[in-house]
Amino acid sequence: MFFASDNWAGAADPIAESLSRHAKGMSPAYGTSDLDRRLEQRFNELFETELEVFFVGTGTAANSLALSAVNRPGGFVLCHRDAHLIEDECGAPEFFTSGARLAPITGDLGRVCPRALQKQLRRFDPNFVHHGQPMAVSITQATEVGTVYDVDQLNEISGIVHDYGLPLHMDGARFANALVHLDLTPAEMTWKAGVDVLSFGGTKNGCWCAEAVIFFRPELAKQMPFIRKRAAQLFSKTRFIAAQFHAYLDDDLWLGLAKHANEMATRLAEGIEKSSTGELAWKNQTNEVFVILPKSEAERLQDAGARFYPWPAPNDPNLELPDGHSMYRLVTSFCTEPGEIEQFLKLLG
Ligand SMILES: Cc1ncc(COP(=O)(O)O)c(C=O)c1O
Ligand SMILES: C[C@H](O)[C@H](N)C(=O)O
Repeated sequence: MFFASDNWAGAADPIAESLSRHAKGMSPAYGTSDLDRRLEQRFNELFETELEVFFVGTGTAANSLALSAVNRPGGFVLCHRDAHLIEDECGAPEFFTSGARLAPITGDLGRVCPRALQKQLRRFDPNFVHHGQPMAVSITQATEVGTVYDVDQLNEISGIVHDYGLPLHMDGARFANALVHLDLTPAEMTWKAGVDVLSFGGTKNGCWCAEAVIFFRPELAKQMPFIRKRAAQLFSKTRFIAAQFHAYLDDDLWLGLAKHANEMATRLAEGIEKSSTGELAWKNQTNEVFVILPKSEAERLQDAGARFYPWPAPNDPNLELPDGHSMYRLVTSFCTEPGEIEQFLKLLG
């Protein structure tokens, strides 16, 4: 019963097989192999547009280097107050941008509130040098609390961002989970909705270690080859990231893996709703389920072998935690088995 994180899941079989298949023989290094070239073309086709794509090893690297590419002196990135950028990247975005700051924006259930974003942007006076200047807005899709922005919400945010002449970055560590939930095409959920730079994640959805930074405005990518190399994220054997993504995208494997993860989460959430012990903090939209449990119950489940962690309850005014209760995040993945869900729900009672 492993629900701690989809980062715990291994690699899907076709991806592991592709890795070992491409391990043989010699091949040009540092992203110059035929396999790399073919994959770059594959991403252009997948997103139905001319783009620049750079492979890196972690989601934190993808986010930090994407923001470095659009950085400005004294720059601010505006992002949700619970964004992974702020909460879980250990200062990497600030470090790799040589000191850009992260301006937290409120918003319910992990989504940036457009009004709050506009209010914060209005604070920046281009003639008042002391504050610095905004350099990007970053949103997470699916968000850190498993919710998603629909197309209207994406367009509303990107409209505000572009009114200020800024690029919109999307942290897509769980891009596939959001895409299948919304049943959109990759283009509809990104550049057609105003996204300029995307961290496209594969690691949490069946890849071993595969992330891509995608620029839908190629002019923003001019410095990226040097930014990536300076950050020690240019793998000599980039073909191994390419090999993973080839299998990942082949026959829409990536969509099937994400669909399974989301379906398992929905099955878990429906069981929790019927239980007498747990209460859903909010309905899951992707592969992350947030549940309010008595702490004693959580300990009993963990003692019985269920792996999951407490999750800091967002400062959501509508969310009251009863005494002795806490909020927990349960994450499913491409390899979550239905039996695990049944076992957990039986234990929950
Ligand atoms: C929303 C989100 N963004 C970015 C990351 C960073 O990925 P990594 O841990 O590979 O650096 C994570 C990690 O799981 C994440 O949950
Ligand atoms: C929280 C941790 O940093 C990781 N991003 C995860 O989602 O498990």
